[in-house]
Amino acid sequence: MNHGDSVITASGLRRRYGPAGDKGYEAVRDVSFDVRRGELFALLGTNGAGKTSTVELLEGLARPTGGSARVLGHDPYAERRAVRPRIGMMLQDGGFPAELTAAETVTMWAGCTSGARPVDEALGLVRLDGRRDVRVKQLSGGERRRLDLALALLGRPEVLFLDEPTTGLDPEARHTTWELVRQLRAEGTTILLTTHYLEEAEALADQLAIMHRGRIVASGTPGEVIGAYPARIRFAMPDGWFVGDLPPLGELGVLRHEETDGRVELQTRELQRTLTGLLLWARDKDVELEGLDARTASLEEAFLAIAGTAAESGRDA
Ligand SMILES: Nc1ncnc2c1ncn2[C@@H]1O[C@H](COP(=O)(O)OP(=O)(O)OP(=O)(O)O)[C@@H](O)[C@H]1O
Repeated sequence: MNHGDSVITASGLRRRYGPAGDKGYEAVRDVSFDVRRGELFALLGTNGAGKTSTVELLEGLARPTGGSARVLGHDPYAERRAVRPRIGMMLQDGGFPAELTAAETVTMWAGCTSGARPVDEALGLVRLDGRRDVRVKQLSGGERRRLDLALALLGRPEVLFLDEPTTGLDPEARHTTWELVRQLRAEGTTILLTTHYLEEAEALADQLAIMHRGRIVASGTPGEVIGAYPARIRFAMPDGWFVGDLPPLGELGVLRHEETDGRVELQTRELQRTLTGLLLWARDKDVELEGLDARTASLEEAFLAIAGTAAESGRDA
């Protein structure tokens, strides 16, 4: 695998709906990122942030109003014929004929796909083999989502676009889908995923970007994005002791502290140093820190902080 090899590139992408000026709306505003071969890139954001609008530009379903998109070295809109056979797309709403069975739907799709997987293999990948003869209209929402994924995988694509692939899936089906996505990535498939499930991005993504009002407001590996936010230590102050009795908090690396009804929360970027100082103090004083809980920030906390900050500063819609 050559990591210098960019398979998907968004450069200053813009997408406007409607006319220029106040009557139109620019849903994608100067979005740039690269996805390298074999990487899984997750695009996150609040509702209406512009994720689907961006992904559709990369899928070649619409022409950008500014900037450029490249997929496998081609313009996905102007050079659709070169790109389409090598990509798989799972849209937010597949819109299948309701009367066909799952197997008939895959068979129909296979007719327009070169080098298609056998129908039962495609259904087996998404664990729908037991539902092959059920009509689409009788499948549950989650089963339809999985049928959609089977169709996206049918042509063994090099690049896979997954727009909210696990929305509506129960926890077991979600984890099964994660395993499948991991397997595809291990086989070298490059994957661009949008999701509202932050634990999904945390579990799967090599790189991610958080969008807000059409712009990328944070990006990096999950660890880098999370690492920009402080870890937290919580505990109850022992009876008869006060925060002022602790060693100077600044010397322990504490950035902020709060105390409510005897429960203390310390924020730090140096979790180990702060925690060690605190535990040494407790041992020295022979006291117990009840309810002690120390954790790094989660992607969810980072996301909420980013979305909150962006909402306050981004009144430019
Ligand atoms: N065809 C359209 N015409 C006008 N505005 C549109 C159109 N499609 C999307 N929009 C607007 O563009 C913005 C971005 O929409 P988009 O669907 O890309 O967001 P998203 O991040 O995928 O949202 P969600 O998480 O809710 O799926 C929204 O404000 C939406 O209302």
